[in-house]
Amino acid sequence: MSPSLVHESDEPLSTELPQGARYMADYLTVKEELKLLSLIDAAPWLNDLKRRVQHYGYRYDYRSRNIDYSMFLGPLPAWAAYFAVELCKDGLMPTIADQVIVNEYLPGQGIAPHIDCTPCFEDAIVSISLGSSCIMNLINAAGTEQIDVPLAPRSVISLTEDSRYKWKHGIKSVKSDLIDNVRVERGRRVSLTFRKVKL
Ligand SMILES: O=C(O)CCC(=O)C(=O)O
Ligand SMILES: [Fe+2]
Repeated sequence: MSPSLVHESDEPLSTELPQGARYMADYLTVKEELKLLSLIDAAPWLNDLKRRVQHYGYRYDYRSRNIDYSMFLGPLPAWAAYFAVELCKDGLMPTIADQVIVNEYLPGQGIAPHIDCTPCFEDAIVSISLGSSCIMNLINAAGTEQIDVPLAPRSVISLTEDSRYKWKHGIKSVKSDLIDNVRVERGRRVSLTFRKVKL
């Protein structure tokens, strides 16, 4: 990963995001995206969910929704440690992340709407997209409002404050998305979600 990479500027979205959410297109270069995918695919995947995942820094238990020192796996791998610092420098995370979950979504796979565990993780939840695009659905607590955010490959979305605590986020288990009135087939998407553990 080149330390000299230049992050692109924010690209305007057609939808207004909830308070505390920020989206940036072209956060990664194509070269970085491919390098990350090859490093990730060289590492072992966990198969305990409907989709494949990799946990770094701390293991996260989806059932107990709990994290403690016993779940420490070791320091982040170099690629994750590098981006944890970059996200902080770029103002997308207030502190350097110490936990990263890699999610793989094949066409038809998604993640149910949820709020990331509040006792486990600090405020900012930051997700980088590799591979395919998808639509992320942001749904307010009352369930009365939904904002659909197209996540492009190489983009980053940061959820803080209201968007992290008062809105759920999820990805529908579908094989295509309607993006700007165009039906876009999903390919394989790999996301990197950076968090700071609360201990
Ligand atoms: O795939 C994503 O971008 C989001 C993943 C997510 O919400 C999570 O792992 O909690
Ligand atoms: Fe999440």
